[in-house]
Amino acid sequence: MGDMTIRPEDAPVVTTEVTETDVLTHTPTGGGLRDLRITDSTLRDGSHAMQHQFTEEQVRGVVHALDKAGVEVIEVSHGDGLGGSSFNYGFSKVDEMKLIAAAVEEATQAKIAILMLPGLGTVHELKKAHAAGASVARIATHCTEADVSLQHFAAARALGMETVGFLMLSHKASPAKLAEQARIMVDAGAQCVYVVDSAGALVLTDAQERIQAVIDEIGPQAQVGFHGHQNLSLGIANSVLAYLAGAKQIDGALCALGAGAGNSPTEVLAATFERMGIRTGVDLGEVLSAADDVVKPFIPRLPWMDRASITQGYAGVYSSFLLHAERAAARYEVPAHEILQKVGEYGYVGGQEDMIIDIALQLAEEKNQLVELGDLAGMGVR
Ligand SMILES: CC[C@H](O)CC(=O)C(=O)O
Ligand SMILES: [Mn+2]
Repeated sequence: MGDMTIRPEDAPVVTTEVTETDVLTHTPTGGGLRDLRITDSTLRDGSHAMQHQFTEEQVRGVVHALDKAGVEVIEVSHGDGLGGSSFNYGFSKVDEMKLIAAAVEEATQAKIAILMLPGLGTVHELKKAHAAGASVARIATHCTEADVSLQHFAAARALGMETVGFLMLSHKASPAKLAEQARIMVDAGAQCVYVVDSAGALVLTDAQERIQAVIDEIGPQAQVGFHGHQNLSLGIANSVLAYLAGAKQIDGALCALGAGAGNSPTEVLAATFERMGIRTGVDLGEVLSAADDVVKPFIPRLPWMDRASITQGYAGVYSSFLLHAERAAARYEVPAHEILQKVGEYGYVGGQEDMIIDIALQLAEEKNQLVELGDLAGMGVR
């Protein structure tokens, strides 16, 4: 973080209110007013499911289709955010700055967003992403650590970027705690704060109460958003409840392409909200084509609710741990769901991916001991 010149005390206290008019006046495809904004994260959260192997051609195809469908914000970054390409998280096939620049070039109306986790991504990378044309900075912290994001919000605002805060693993904090953390982000410069259900563990009223508490704290000064995962199949239902509670920004990913059992599918969000008479500005036919014709053909494995990802929702485990656990499971011959259950018991959070190997080794050791005991019992030794 050598070039960071903006200190926490420099972070602006934002007083600009985001009004109902701000939300309702942007009309991406000239299709009229809208009630909420959908941000598509196929090219960022979906990077986890793609093992960070997106090609430039895939990025261009997805951006072209989403842009045509009227999706207003498209997130492009390594799955773990700017700077995520590393041994711990997995190396990207193509440099994310190149992918961001390609996305910017392809979009005619959509804004390109980036995600960054302070510490993993630095202000240096934020500036590079901005120079490549990204205009929305989504800054993510663990749900109780908003204070690590102050200088990043200040830097993003100084660059003239739109800012969004991401409170990850939100099920681990009470509604009151989340509201307190959202306040920290807004005072630092966030124009919207998301309740992020990283583990897909929030069950209906859990999501609604958290959204409500955050709105009570920061509305109308800033907007509130919701980012869901499908581990318990509740991404869409939680998104609808979040909207009904007052959320104005909702995340999705085409074909649910995202970590764990995936994100709330963008095309299902569009269909559900349209059926409810809630205006998203998204053309349903176009977004359905984007999912079916553009994304589905290149997905190596559709995200799904299987034993391992359901365990993530049930035990409250970070969705992006799924493929790490599956790899460790194959290597040490132990079940992925058992690894994930232990991760939940130990309460590991993002950044502790390396502990997955420890757990796999521990389970393998326990298994070997049981086999040895079984062998001894078979020989009549007790
Ligand atoms: C590692 C970042 C993470 O994938 C952000 C996110 O989408 C989440 O917490 O759900
Ligand atoms: Mn996510």
